[in-house]
Amino acid sequence: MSGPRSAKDFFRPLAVGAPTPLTEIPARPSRAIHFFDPSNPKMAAKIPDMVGTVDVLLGNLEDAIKADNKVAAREGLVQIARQTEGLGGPAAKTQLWTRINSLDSPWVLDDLTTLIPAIGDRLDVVMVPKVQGAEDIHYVDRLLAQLEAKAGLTRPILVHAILETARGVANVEEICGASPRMQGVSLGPADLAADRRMKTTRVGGGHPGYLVRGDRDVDNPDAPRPSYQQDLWHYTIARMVDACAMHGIYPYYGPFGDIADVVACEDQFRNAFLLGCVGTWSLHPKQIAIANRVFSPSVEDVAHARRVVAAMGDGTGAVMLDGKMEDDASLKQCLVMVELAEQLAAIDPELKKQYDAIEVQA
Ligand SMILES: CC(C)(COP(=O)(O)OP(=O)(O)OC[C@H]1O[C@@H](n2cnc3c(N)ncnc32)[C@H](O)[C@@H]1OP(=O)(O)O)[C@@H](O)C(=O)NCCC(=O)NCCSC(=O)C[C@](C)(O)C(=O)O
Ligand SMILES: [Mg+2]
Repeated sequence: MSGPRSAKDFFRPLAVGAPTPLTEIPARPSRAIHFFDPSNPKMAAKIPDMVGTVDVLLGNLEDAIKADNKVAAREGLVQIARQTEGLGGPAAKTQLWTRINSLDSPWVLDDLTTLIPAIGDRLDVVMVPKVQGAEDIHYVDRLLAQLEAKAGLTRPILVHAILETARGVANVEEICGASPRMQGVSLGPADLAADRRMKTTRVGGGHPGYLVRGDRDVDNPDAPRPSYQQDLWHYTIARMVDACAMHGIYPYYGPFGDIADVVACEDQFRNAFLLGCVGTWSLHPKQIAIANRVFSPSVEDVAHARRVVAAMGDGTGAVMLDGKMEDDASLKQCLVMVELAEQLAAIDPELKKQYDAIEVQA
């Protein structure tokens, strides 16, 4: 519990008649959060066919939407949410999220006061950019409660913060615990790089200059020396993962701007997956398949995890499998994999077929 509310009030609605906050954030699959510009007719036309092929469709209202198109994007999102079957709401396979404009912009109030009455029953998560501290979440929290009460909504809309300022990173733990609405956090590497005065101009991903070099050979000073590129985002992602895990919410990577470089995109996504993230963003249709592949445990990993679960019986003690020690703690690691596979199999028939075909070896 953090923020100005006392423990006993933390799970009380912030407006009379607003839905009761959830005590646990549902683990809905969200491997790819696919961004689209609702004011772009070509993109909007593609949305109905994308439903069911991607876990989350996000109507973006903030950066990447031209100032002249802010109203058209907001209105376009309302139309899409109303007209698209199977998009958004608790039973939908594809969730509907939006990214509202930043809290210091002239557009954000109209974003919320338009979207919640019009499509609040379909909107699953509101992504808030450039969150600096718990006070930003408290502002959105109260406003959402007032709008939900006025609209007669029965299910609370969840909130997702983007980590894209140095102050936001410094406050990430209090941001994650600022409201029972907090669903998760994503990395915003472009704004964050600018705010920190990092010297990369890329939208996410590595940089060839950020490396570790192999030792100098004193006997052969001119010999070529290997170098290994490092992950510029490792510290921030790891910190975000800890803050989210501590508060029972979900961490996500974010954008990978080099759309043409599908190899490095997959590597960056996989680093985030291995560190604990549950998903990432997709900016272009071709990044969806990459995200779905990376954020679904491999058949080999699930097979191994199930084998450990079977071998561990009541879950205590230690056993040897293929020369490796397995015990209570490694069983927990395997249960993370098995539970994720079950959640994904429930919504992805192709994955279910692959996971069901696994035969657990003794
Ligand atoms: C990169 C762009 C300009 C290339 O767009 P393009 O049209 O040049 O690409 P294309 O390869 O020619 O597109 C092929 C087809 O796919 C369509 N298409 C293309 N993209 C999408 C899409 N997302 N959803 C649905 N459809 C899409 C496109 O309209 C076209 O349709 P067509 O075949 O009928 O001509 C375009 O993909 C795009 O605008 N993507 C979204 C960008 C975005 O949302 N950026 C903001 C998030 S990142 C960010 O904000 C940073 C952060 C976190 O804040 C921080 O780090 O600080
Ligand atoms: Mg940004």
